Amino acid sequence: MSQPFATIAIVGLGLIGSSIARAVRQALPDTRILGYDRSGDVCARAQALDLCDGYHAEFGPELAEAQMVILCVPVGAMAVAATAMEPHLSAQTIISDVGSCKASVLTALRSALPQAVIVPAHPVAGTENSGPESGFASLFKGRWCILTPDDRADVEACGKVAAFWQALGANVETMDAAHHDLVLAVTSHLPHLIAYTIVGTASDLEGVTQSEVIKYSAGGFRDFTRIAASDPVMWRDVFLSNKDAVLEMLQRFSEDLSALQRAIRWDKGDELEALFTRTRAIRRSIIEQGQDDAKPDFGRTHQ
Ligand SMILES: NC(=O)c1ccc[n+]([C@@H]2O[C@H](COP(=O)([O-])OP(=O)(O)OC[C@H]3O[C@@H](n4cnc5c(N)ncnc54)[C@H](O)[C@@H]3O)[C@@H](O)[C@H]2O)c1
Ligand SMILES: O=C(O)C(=O)C[C@]1(C(=O)O)C=C[C@@H](O)C=C1
Repeated sequence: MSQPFATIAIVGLGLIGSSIARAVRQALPDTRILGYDRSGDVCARAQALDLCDGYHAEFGPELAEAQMVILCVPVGAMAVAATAMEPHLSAQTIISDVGSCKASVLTALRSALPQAVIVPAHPVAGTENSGPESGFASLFKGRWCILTPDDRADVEACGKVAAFWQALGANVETMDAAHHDLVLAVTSHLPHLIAYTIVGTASDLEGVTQSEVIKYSAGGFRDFTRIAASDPVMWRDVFLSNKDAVLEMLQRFSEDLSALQRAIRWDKGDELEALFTRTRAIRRSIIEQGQDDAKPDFGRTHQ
């Protein structure tokens, strides 16, 4: 595999940044990796794992050696990180990111770096864990990576970023940022909101103890607890950054939930069965397409 970039910089060495570093080491071993994290502790932990070729808690002149910088920080921290690195960037450096929402991040990056070549990306792959220890090299294999360049984006730069993600095993798709945010609001953001809600509701129940919730959390509820363990800062930022699309999807969800409530109240078994039959078919077509990696796997081991 030819390497799209001789040197890259990864800013934020948590789950996604460290997974990129590991995947680059495996798939593009000649690529030099400059690692950045504002936390000295995270830099030290990343160094102990030998993830990068250099570790920095602050940006310096070495950043200009990177042909691509990938911002792997929470979406609410993208502007701060971009502003801090601005004085050290080369004009040719491609700026990319992995943020879970795209429109707000693009606005933040364009305003912090008005002259930069920007190619936003979102690898639709992750787990409920955070930090450099939780990353793994195979995270992106067979998963989608969505690029959301605007009409100012450089075609050659988009091709290089696509080639980079393909080298890490991802399938690349290009989409408008606003459309991305609408799709992900229903496929990723709303499910997280529902999981956070249901686990909170169960733990607040009077007459049911916390230990009973844990002890009898079989099947469905247990699946929700994995998602509800996802990083609080990352998800706070996702909901605040993709507010409009999430509120739109939440409105539709509430209406559908009310319809189900009514069907249960008035014993409309046929309505319940029709919906459940439709949703079962969706799950089965996901499995048929070989995308059944959404299953919870509590003892998951990664390489
Ligand atoms: N976790 C997932 O499942 C997942 C999947 C796809 C995309 N994403 C996106 O990836 C990004 C990172 O998520 P993660 O799960 O790797 O988070 P993480 O918490 O594991 O890592 C984030 C790292 O960024 C560092 N950081 C924060 N602000 C910084 C700054 N201003 N400068 C430098 N470093 C800074 C933190 O110290 C931390 O080490 C987020 O934008 C998220 O939306 C996450
Ligand atoms: O599998 C999980 O734990 C995830 O939440 C991963 C997941 C998703 O919702 O699919 C979460 C946020 C990302 O932006 C991309 C992937």
